[in-house]
Amino acid sequence: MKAVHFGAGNIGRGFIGLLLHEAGYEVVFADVNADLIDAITAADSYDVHEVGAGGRTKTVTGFRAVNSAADEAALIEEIATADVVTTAVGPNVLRFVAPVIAKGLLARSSGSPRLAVMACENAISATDTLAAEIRSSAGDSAVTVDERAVFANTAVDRIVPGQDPAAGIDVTVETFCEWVIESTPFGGATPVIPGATFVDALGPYIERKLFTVNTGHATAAYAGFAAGHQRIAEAFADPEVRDLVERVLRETSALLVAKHELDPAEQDAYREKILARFANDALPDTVVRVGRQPLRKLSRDERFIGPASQLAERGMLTDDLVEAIGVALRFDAPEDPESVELQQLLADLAPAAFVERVTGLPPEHPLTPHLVEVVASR
Ligand SMILES: NC(=O)C1=CN([C@@H]2O[C@H](COP(=O)(O)OP(=O)(O)OC[C@H]3O[C@@H](n4cnc5c(N)ncnc54)[C@H](O)[C@@H]3O)[C@@H](O)[C@H]2O)C=CC1
Ligand SMILES: O=P(O)(O)OC[C@H]1O[C@](O)(CO)[C@@H](O)[C@@H]1O
Repeated sequence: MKAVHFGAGNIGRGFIGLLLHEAGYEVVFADVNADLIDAITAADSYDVHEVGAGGRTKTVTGFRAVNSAADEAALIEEIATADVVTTAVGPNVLRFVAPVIAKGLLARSSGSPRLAVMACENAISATDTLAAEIRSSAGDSAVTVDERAVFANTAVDRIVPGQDPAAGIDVTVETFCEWVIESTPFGGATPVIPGATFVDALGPYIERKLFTVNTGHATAAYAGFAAGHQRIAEAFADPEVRDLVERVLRETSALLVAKHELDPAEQDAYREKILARFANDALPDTVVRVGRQPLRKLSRDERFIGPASQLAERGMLTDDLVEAIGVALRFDAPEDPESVELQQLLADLAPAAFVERVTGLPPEHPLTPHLVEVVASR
């Protein structure tokens, strides 16, 4: 069995590549970073170091690498003969990997089994987004794409911090990981990936994950940044930061319980487990990494505006989420292009125009006046 995985970064090597390897797949990493591809090609194995209680080191072997910017023909051939294609490139990059996946699908022999395509990104329905880009790239052959591929959405959860350059291609990760994949598109013939969980309906899982883990983590990052902390564990040890994170997650939990009819006690336990993960002092994670790309994180369906808008539509409380959004506006990290753009937009636009442009919410939405107020008063 062969898997082609786009994005040989933190999640690629430290999570999805590892689980595919453990499932018995030969993994072909595709990436645009030539130095990384050379390093992977030169290695026979790499280690994934799990840190924190019960952490172990796992070794990945049986992989190859293709430079997707330089060797499209080789990549098309790999996709044409693969069983699985996964991505962990970032939600905004999916449109750039779609054309070569379309070409690989069209190059498959018509008798081949259908290719399982799964985007492993922090975004709702990321595989649907990728599939739409692949169909659009295939043009008149879009029907053939759907005959030859099965598209399944996924939710991925493992904190993988930025890596020490001296570690080569080894990766340090937390012990926890969860890969949830929707099963219905496979019609009963799901790929065999023991480390993944297949579920009929992914909606509750991805919203629970994004609106708990990611909302909480990003709140810790932005509040930590505003308070002058550099590391996430250090920020989370600050009582004021932790208090805001806990308040915000009580609001998102109220939404998740109401919307998905989750058991409140189970959601409380899930939230507590996640708070303990943020406190993991063995993870060398920074507020700048976790806060990266603030414009993506403040967009319409993402971890802040997604839950806050739904709460407001239900007439439920949003005060703590709005406070966290206000704190996010203070994220000013020159090394992050979206942070620079965020600060420029704040300087250039009136509060109402800023809210509409960044969050995508129309003026008449019940959340909008609260956001305009927080932008105006910052
Ligand atoms: N790091 C984490 O803790 C988690 C990250 N995620 C999600 O996983 C995805 C990847 O995140 P990370 O691994 O942290 O990022 P990363 O920056 O470590 O890795 C992304 C990789 O994609 C490569 N890439 C960029 N453009 C490409 C292209 N056109 N074709 C092929 N490769 C390309 C980059 O060179 C890089 O190696 C994101 O969607 C993120 O939200 C999800 C859960 C946890
Ligand atoms: O690109 P993003 O959305 O910041 O992804 C990284 C995030 O994913 C998570 O690791 C959770 O799985 C976050 O806690 C982390 O900050």
